Amino acid sequence: MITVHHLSVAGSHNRIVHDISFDIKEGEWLALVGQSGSGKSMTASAIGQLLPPNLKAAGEVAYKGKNLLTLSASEMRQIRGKHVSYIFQDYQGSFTPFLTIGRHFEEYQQRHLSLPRSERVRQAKSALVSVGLSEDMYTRYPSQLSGGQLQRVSIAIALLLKPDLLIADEPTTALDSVSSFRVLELLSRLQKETGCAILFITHDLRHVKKYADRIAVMKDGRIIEAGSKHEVLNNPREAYTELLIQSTPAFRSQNLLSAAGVTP
Ligand SMILES: Nc1ncnc2c1ncn2[C@@H]1O[C@H](COP(=O)(O)OP(=O)(O)OP(=O)(O)O)[C@@H](O)[C@H]1O
Repeated sequence: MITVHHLSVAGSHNRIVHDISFDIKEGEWLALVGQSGSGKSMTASAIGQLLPPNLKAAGEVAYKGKNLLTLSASEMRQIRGKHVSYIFQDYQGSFTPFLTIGRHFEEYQQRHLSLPRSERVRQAKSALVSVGLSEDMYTRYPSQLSGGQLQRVSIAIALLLKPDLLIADEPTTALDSVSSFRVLELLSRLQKETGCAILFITHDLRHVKKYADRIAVMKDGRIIEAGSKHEVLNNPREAYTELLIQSTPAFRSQNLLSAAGVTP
């Protein structure tokens, strides 16, 4: 559905992403994992032309016969939000404090849809309900919602137009464990309902194990290993992947148990 081909990201003095290739199939959940600084976020940002201005992407991001990297800013705005959507770790930064939640929906709706106002309000309220929030959040301000609630609103907005791909860049890192669990369960349910693919960027292999279909492992700006979740987690080829697995406490104990012949 989206094919990333020989993607590189560089600044004037440094290369951050080195000639990586991968694809994201329709409706699949692909996890991009790797240590902090390995280039996951810059890869995700490059797909939607959201890189910081001092960085440039080269290569190809093929989607529906187009290379997203070569689209003009206005062409890309039509794709972003409608076909490819983002949610970020910094959900606070995605909201403007003096605009109500309803106004945030409006911005999306006015850019991509031509619906009468009453229909826009109805659609937004029903999206709020679909992520487990009440309709009256529509008139609230971001500061009146908790972190978990705001991230749910981000998801509702990101999925409003039923994109083909949702890029979720560490969406639960800033949330407590109960809110993280709810947000991921919600994403998993909405993925099944809408059929969208998810590019999921995370440090947390426990989440990968539970939700992802495939995994790509990044190290120093390169994808060093990729495969199905079971291949990569059960039989890692690379020592670095093994290290990532061993540094996840829940996995370490499980691996020790299975090494001892104990099946959970
Ligand atoms: N605007 C920028 N200019 C130059 N270098 C940058 C810029 N933004 C990020 N970098 C560098 O690019 C590298 C990759 O960063 P990136 O945010 O993609 O890593 P990451 O794997 O997503 O890490 P994390 O898991 O901590 O978010 C880092 O070394 C970072 O310092």
